[in-house]
Amino acid sequence: MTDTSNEMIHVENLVKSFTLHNQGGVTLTVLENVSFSVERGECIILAGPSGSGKSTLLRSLYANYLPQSGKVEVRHDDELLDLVTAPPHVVLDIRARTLGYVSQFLRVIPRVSTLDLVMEPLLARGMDERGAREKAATLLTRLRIPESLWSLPPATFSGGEQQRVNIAMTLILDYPVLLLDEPTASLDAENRQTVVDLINEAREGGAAIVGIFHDSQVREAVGTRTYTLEEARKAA
Ligand SMILES: Nc1ncnc2c1ncn2[C@@H]1O[C@H](COP(=O)(O)OP(=O)(O)OP(=O)(O)O)[C@@H](O)[C@H]1O
Repeated sequence: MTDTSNEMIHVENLVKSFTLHNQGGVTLTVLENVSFSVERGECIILAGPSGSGKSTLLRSLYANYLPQSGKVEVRHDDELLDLVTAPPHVVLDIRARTLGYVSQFLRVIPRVSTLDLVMEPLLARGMDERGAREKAATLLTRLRIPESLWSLPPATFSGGEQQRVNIAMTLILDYPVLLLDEPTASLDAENRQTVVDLINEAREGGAAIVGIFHDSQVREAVGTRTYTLEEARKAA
């Protein structure tokens, strides 16, 4: 039976700790019993003091970190799949088709041009070259990346330009679930507003979004709900 629920992310009793091997094997529990759900059309702001585990939680939602216990379920092909227990090929398929992640810093293949980087996800989904080029050009223009830079790899770009290329590489696809780690941190007011608009358009289009935003104006402009992480750090 197909589940028609709007729940896109279901996190249950998540526990994540780090063992510090160079500190005598001390174990630091950063996330404890974290539980929440995100529905289509919601943008959840992760809040909490510095060090409370916001980035750790976001990385766990992308399966970059393996939690000690708990569930991180994501709706993929209309079925909630648990990223904690999913085999690697399933995690990669969920990332390719369902789960978009904008990290704080751009990580790209060297020597590939900016336009090719932004077109690539569309080509991988079978879009024709011309359509992909047009769509990538439209998004890069909207994000104010000058056309003179499109043929260059972004390695030498400014911090704000790299951040905008990073955003374009993810928002070029309509991911059903988006994870955003401070996507506006290096941006000026005008570009920040453009990114706010893009996030709101994705949400209005039905995406379920979880994000960390240190700028309170951005939080107010994109957030529909806040999930606050308590300081759960315990050393054992
Ligand atoms: N890879 C790691 N190895 C060991 N400890 C880690 C690791 N990643 C995070 N931590 C620990 O987890 C704590 C929470 O870090 P995290 O980056 O998730 O916090 P945050 O809430 O995102 O902080 P900020 O708002 O300052 O970015 C850190 O203080 C750190 O001690």
